Amino acid sequence: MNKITIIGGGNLGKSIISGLGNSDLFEAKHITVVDKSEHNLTEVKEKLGVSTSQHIIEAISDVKWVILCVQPRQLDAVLEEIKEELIADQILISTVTGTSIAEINEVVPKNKVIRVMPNTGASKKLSMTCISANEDVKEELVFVQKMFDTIGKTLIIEERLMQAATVLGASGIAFFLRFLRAMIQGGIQMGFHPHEAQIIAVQTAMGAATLVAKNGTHPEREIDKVTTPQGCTIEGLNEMEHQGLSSSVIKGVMASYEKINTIK
Ligand SMILES: NC(=O)C1=CN([C@@H]2O[C@H](COP(=O)(O)OP(=O)(O)OC[C@H]3O[C@@H](n4cnc5c(N)ncnc54)[C@H](OP(=O)(O)O)[C@@H]3O)[C@@H](O)[C@H]2O)C=CC1
Ligand SMILES: O=C(O)[C@@H]1CCC=N1
Repeated sequence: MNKITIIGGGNLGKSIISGLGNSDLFEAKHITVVDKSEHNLTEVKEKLGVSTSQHIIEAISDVKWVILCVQPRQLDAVLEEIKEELIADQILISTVTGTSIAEINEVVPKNKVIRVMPNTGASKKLSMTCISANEDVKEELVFVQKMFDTIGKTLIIEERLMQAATVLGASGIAFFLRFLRAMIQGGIQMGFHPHEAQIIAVQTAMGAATLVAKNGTHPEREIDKVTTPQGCTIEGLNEMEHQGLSSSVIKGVMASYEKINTIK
């Protein structure tokens, strides 16, 4: 029987569960969420009908898959708690930022570990999930990819790129949303009510991303289709570049990447 336990029902855990709970890979009753917070557990139980527990050992006792979804500083305590209880054919799936497969295997050497880096788009089945595993984890990798395919798009990557994947794909949600907020603020300054500016900016962002996704074109090709010579678009774009838009985004991405290498 395919059962899964998620340790940590916080921001990301909830997003994954709400996606997985609606997939046909697991029945809701075979998904268990463990969290310290009663409030988080009540929320996932009521909204998604999954099982919940505050006891890690009890919750992992007869499951094949265990997703680790706690903050990096909380991981050591969780691994220490479960290490004697895990049996060898249980598979650990870690979403934890900055901790390598080898570091997890130092504590739990018998278990196969797969690293995944989803994002909060998972709750709307729009996650981008990068996945990596060691060479000897083939069959399980296929299933885990299938699992995350149910909540968005997946890409198998080398583990050395996991930190970059975290910045681009997971933190990326926040980066795009900050740009979206700025567009909304511009819309309000031009005269729209905030909710109107939000409708326009959100739909436009979805249109822009979908053009690139469906046409397979480079963003600049789609930009060329919008920029009328001597028109208002190129005027706005050039001013944004004079103010350092591309440069500040790339610098922000690199600052995030430098920080991630210090997280533990
Ligand atoms: N949020 C995101 O968009 C993304 C996050 N990640 C990574 O995923 C992981 C989870 O992030 P996120 O969901 O944001 O973090 P949260 O803090 O929102 O969630 C973690 C949850 O785990 C609970 N928890 C911690 N220790 C235990 C324990 N021993 N037993 C039971 N429950 C426990 C926490 O409870 P309490 O608060 O009481 O400690 C909290 O509710 C992190 O490693 C993060 O770096 C990766 C990609 C995207
Ligand atoms: O901010 C963080 O450190 C985590 C990793 C990616 C999203 N949240």
